[in-house]
Amino acid sequence: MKIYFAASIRGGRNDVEIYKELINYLKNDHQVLTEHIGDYNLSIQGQNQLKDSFIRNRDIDWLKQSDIVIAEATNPSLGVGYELAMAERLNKPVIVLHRSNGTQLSAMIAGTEYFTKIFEYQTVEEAEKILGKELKRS
Ligand SMILES: O=c1[nH]c(=O)n([C@H]2C[C@H](O)[C@@H](COP(=O)(O)O)O2)cc1CO
Repeated sequence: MKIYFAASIRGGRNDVEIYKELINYLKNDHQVLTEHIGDYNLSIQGQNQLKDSFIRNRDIDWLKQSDIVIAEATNPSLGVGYELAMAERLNKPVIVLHRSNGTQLSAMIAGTEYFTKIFEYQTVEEAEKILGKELKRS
């Protein structure tokens, strides 16, 4: 499957290690279109060698091509929120992962009926198990 993995960039890179592990896990059986999100060298400035309009249009094209959108939404990010709304508009299947470690998921995501697959997790292993199970189903 083609997966659009969404996670924070300019919203903060504290969880980059988790993004990288999840992307590597997904890559075992699937194609991840947005591998750069797990790149340690990608800073909070994002891909600032590219124009913002290029990034936005490229990502929307990838989102359209994808079979499913998987968002790690613990670290709040405007971009991820936008991508999730776009996934809803395009009727894409969506999985939202959120670590239950203090932050609270935005009501605009948790309170949207379209997002039926929101999972709280604590460890990366737990998140991988959730993804493994869910991706077998879709
Ligand atoms: O450089 C970038 N490259 C890129 O692909 N994005 C996309 C993918 C991410 O899922 C999302 C992150 O948004 P934000 O930067 O607002 O945290 O936006 C965002 C940026 C920078 O905003």
